[in-house]
Amino acid sequence: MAASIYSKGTKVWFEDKERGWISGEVLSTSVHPDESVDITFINERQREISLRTTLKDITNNARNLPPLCNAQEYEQVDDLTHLPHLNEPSILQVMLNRYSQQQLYTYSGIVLVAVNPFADVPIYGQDVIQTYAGRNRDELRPHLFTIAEEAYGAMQSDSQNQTIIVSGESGAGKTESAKYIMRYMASVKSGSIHDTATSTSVEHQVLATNPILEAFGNAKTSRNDNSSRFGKYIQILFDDQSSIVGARIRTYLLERSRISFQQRSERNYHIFYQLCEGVSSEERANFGLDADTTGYRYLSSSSIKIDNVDDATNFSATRQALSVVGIDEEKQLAIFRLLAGILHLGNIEVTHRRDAKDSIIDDKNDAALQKAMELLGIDPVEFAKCTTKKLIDARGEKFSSARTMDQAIGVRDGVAKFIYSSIFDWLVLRINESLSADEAVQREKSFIAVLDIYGFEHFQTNSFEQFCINYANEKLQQQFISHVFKLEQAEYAEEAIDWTTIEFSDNQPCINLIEGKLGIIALLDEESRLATGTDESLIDKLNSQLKTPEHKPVFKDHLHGNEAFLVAHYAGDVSYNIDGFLEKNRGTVPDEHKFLLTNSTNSFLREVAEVGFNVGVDPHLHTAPGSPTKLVSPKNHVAPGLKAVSGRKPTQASIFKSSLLTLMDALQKTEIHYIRCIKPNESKRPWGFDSPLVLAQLRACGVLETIRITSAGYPTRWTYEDFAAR
Ligand SMILES: Nc1ncnc2c1ncn2[C@@H]1O[C@H](COP(=O)(O)OP(=O)(O)OP(=O)(O)O)[C@@H](O)[C@H]1O
Repeated sequence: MAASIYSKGTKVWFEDKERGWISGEVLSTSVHPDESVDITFINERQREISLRTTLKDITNNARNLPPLCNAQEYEQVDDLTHLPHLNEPSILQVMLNRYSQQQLYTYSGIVLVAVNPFADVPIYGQDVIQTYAGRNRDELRPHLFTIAEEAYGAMQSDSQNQTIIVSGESGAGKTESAKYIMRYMASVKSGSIHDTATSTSVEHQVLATNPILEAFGNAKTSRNDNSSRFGKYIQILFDDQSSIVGARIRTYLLERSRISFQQRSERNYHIFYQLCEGVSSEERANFGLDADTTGYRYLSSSSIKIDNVDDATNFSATRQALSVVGIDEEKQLAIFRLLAGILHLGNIEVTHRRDAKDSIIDDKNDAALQKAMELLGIDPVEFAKCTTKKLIDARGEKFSSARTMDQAIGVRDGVAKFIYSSIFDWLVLRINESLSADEAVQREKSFIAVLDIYGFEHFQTNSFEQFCINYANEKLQQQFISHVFKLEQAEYAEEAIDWTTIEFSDNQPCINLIEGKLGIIALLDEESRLATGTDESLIDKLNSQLKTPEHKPVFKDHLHGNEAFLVAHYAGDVSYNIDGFLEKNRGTVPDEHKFLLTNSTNSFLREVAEVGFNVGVDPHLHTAPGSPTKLVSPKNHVAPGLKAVSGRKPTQASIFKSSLLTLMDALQKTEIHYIRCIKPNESKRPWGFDSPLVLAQLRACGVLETIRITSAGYPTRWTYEDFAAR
């Protein structure tokens, strides 16, 4: 009986370096009296392969046997879990077949897998939205709108809050998908959305958040011309008639390092280029701005233009969107003034004395210093002094010591990063004030949220940002797997099947390593708070305290000496270069600069700086999504998860950890839908499908793990009808 599984003519799969998998077929099978079995195959490349196995291994579907192909009728199934033989190559084949028929979407049980076409596809218009409205999953082809409709329907029928988690690697299509879902929500009820720039309908305001966040939070990277450099959780608020009444936004970890440095072929945040290209001549003169961005140190990367993107036109769109969410022209000018100030700040020349390492800034003749400080409302002499000299308070006695040139440059850039990220936080706060004002909150009955969060990242060099991103992915993966597992358990329980033997990879050890009491974040924070702390002392600390039997499977340093540490994540091992960890984690400015910013004559800078200094301290900047957001006095409040130690500045990692814990908590209270975006090729080629790349992403985003769990219970899933027919 078992041998018949591999009888002559049976189609199978073989691993292939180039294409991931190729097909093959059984040529002959002979069963021996000792229950050993010899099977000969021929693969697609006409190579014969012989294999000796046993009847027992065949019965147990052992790993050394080539996976079985599915019959032809399954080659384009809508749902991968309907495949009789649930294995990697069959899944990949279905994805490829569907994609080549321009079918971007496929279910994998509860997950919608979305493959980026890198081409315009006419499947998101108003007509398509109306086709999907009110219909359920079985009636139409898989689509983003099926998931949006499921969430909308569930919110209406169960009165429960919903979350759609959109994940995937950079350039996979998360932000585009999130935008289509938001458009769906905005127009499914009204039948249309008003596209006029002046419309102030709530739906229009909600959609206007996209161009704003993209202008200030997106940049061209080597992987994506419009890459979101932050994570976001947007709740669309509905009243008891299921009409939109507002929105609430949470953002996570804006990448700050980009302000002062970009890799070749990458850019700074879009808004800087929009500003330089798009301002009026009067504003240009006021801000001392040059249209030629190559003159700014912070913008002088090699790639200034993005194909098919007009920065000046986008600047008008950004301004309009700001007006739509209630940020008036005066405030807009105040924002642009600070942005121009940042650009001039970057051009301040820091040199050093010929005979010593002490840094110098020419506080009389440096034109960039004068202009930057004029725009920021700070005394240039004071700024130069505080930047080149450090004030030391030793037991009440104050004296100053010179900073080296590199240290002074670090402080200058730190101030620029701080101001920029504070503007970003201020914008989010103001958008929330306007879109989740008291009236909206009073009418709010439930919400549908979209979580557009960075996928797992593993580059040649990985730093603090990748560490935080991968930590977030560990948490989301854990949530996802336990969700899938619970659903499976429920199904088995219903059919009275024993599920206790099903195993799944539990990533709790990795999470403990990162966020545990004496884990990486705790040690990183401890070192960041020491005046003497350096990246070197941090890695020594990690190595001496984390090399314990408990962490051994997930914390590995051996190959990387004192430059990096290695974490075994669920999606693969990642080595993190320690360089810059402490500076990025501290993420604030020296006390002297804090004083200058909070005493600036530019009242808007003071307002923005207050927001920046209170992130992670003011609970209203990090409350649970679901509670109203207000700009209130910070005083003595500490966000959940942050230690209430007076005088301690919350670090970037602890702010991130706290906001992540709050997010996980909020997710738990909602019904969750999953969309996994896949980037099918690295070169953004329309309709290009690189199988090994897709396979790696299906693995990293948990789709294959889910299928493994699913098939551990029922290795094949035939309906009675199909089984009887066969
Ligand atoms: N559904 C789609 N139809 C057509 N093109 C798409 C679609 N989704 C994504 N794209 C293309 O892929 C590009 C990258 O998509 P997107 O910015 O949404 O990726 P992302 O996953 O959000 O990346 P990042 O993490 O870097 O922000 C888009 O600018 C667009 O050109």
